[in-house]
Amino acid sequence: MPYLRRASKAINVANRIHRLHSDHYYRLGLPYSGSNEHGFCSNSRNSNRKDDNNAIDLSQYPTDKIRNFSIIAHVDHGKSTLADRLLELTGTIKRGHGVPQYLDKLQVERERGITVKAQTATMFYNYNLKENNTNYLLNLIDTPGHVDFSYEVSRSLAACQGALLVVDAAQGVQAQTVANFYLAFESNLTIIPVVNKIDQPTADPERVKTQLKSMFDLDPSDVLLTSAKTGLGLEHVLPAVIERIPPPPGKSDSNLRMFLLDSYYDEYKGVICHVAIVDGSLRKGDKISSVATGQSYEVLDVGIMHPELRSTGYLLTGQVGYVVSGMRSTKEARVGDTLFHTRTTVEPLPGFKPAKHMVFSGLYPADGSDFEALSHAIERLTCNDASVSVARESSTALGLGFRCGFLGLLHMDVFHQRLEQEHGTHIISTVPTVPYIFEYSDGSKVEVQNPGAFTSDPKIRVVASWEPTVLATIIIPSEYVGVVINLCSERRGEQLEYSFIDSQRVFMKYRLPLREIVVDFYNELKSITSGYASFDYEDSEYVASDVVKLDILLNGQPVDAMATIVHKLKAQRVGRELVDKLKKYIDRQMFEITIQAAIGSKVIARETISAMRKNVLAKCYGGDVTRKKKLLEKQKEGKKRMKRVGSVDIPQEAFHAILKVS
Ligand SMILES: Nc1nc2c(ncn2[C@@H]2O[C@H](COP(=O)(O)OP(=O)(O)OP(=O)(O)O)[C@@H](O)[C@H]2O)c(=O)[nH]1
Repeated sequence: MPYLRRASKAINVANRIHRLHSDHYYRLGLPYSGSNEHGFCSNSRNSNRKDDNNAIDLSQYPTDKIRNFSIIAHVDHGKSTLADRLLELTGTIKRGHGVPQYLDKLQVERERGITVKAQTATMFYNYNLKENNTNYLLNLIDTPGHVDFSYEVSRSLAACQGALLVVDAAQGVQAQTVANFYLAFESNLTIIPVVNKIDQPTADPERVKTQLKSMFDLDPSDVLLTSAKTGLGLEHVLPAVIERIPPPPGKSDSNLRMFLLDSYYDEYKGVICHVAIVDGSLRKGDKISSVATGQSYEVLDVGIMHPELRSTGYLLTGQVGYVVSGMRSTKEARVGDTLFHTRTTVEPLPGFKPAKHMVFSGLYPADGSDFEALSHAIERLTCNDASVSVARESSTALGLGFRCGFLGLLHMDVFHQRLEQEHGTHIISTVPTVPYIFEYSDGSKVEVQNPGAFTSDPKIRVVASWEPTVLATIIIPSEYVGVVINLCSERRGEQLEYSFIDSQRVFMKYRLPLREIVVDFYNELKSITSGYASFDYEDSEYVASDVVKLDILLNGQPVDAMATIVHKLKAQRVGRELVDKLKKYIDRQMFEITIQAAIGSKVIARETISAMRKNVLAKCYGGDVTRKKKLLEKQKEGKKRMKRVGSVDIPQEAFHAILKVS
């Protein structure tokens, strides 16, 4: 039984939920006074909605009046839309504020329609519990759905006692639903299942309830049915949060222990840290120290995200908010760190598992002279995305740059986009690679994150090599089983599990080499299943593998930034593809150019580009000097973006084009 292990875990979680809440759940009537035109209830007694001019009095929220919860789900199942509705329902943002997915603040999130950063918002909510009108402080954390950002999810969960597990009523349980359920479950959170998008014509909430029961043993009667779009069923969400999720467990009379959840850089305030007060309390002017760095700071500002920064002057046990303390760089704001009052002694909090970097790639300034600007931009951006690893490196083709480790290809793409959009830098990135382990004939064993670092000493041979693998979860409609099995075996996958979730959907578990999934696997999976497949993975062990370094040579000279490491069986095909792509992107120059792919001294693919002079003025008849000048200027600008290897100019696009060769 493939789900046996999961099911027994799930039974425990269900029992825990039941034990905690059986005495409360559904005993209460609806606390709302009526429905608005959108169909969801407005709470006229929500009197604690804060007027912008009023100071917020956090002292009326001891821990039993606080609930910290996350919204987790598969991509696009409606987390951010649900978060919007809850912010509106509590008066935290205005209804019809005109900014859908309010908490997706980054330009890259808005353009791609995905969440990449977890965002916290504090809401105030008046609830009639046991005939008792009580004000509650609720901290909501909206999390990303894509597998590359599950590190964000696990960090967010550290500040929560519960999670809304949102599932699309038509699509049902998907791969990241499974992954996120286990993240929440392993963090001992109370899970509230929410079947969302019930307004869709193809919605089948009963089928989804059955899936939740069979996969996670979540009781169908615990499932909330909502439409974040129309507002249907939303009136049950916050009451369930209050009733079922326990308050934060911290001690208000203990020394301050504060968890550093996240940070970002603000031009005016410096580093802003998002924190959870685990024990004790924090006030403006307090002196605090970091367990990780030993450095001390004075608290210059402290407050909540409501949903924008709102200074309160203090934070109390169980509350989540922000702190400005004069930290200047990422090196000081270490995510997962414990902060405490200087001159007190505390037991450090357990911290986070370090992020596991799956993909490495070199980042170089498109114009070599911009190295300092790129260095500055990376430093600022890693302050907001601590999961990227950065080390200096240099390339003969590209000059000085950085080798960066990412959690996946989308993460890498998003990082590039943010560097350009938020910091105005233009970059060239090298072919992404995964970390291999090589044993050489001189007895040394090294992890190679950069094909350029592969030994070039002809006296030293590789005697063994290992590559990283992942355990992949794939959920698909049963009619696509054949094509997906073909794809996985073509990608050197090994099937570990195969079972039916219900009569129409199949769950498969594969061990796949990481190299095979980082480049374009997900796109191909989506395309062969007409978009119906969902996919998630977790890192697994290294396995012995016959891999080789594939060099690209231009006029006989290796381009270190284009080298890659591939499985021997695939070397021929990858070599051919790289050579063909480069031929397309490298312009003819005044001499012939040979492009070769080679393993050691053996050339496995070759193309030539014949000589030609490119005359940008060719079509410029007549004597319009300004137009000629403009064209020549443009050509000069284009040349800046070129990289020269030996005598060959390589346009930036050529580097981009070969990123996606698998
Ligand atoms: N019909 C319908 N559409 C919905 C509902 N909730 C959300 N959507 C739509 O579904 C799409 C995805 O919604 P998001 O809220 O961005 O989903 P998400 O889970 O936050 O997505 P990621 O952050 O990328 O993981 C958007 O086009 C929403 O308008 C709903 O209840 N009904």
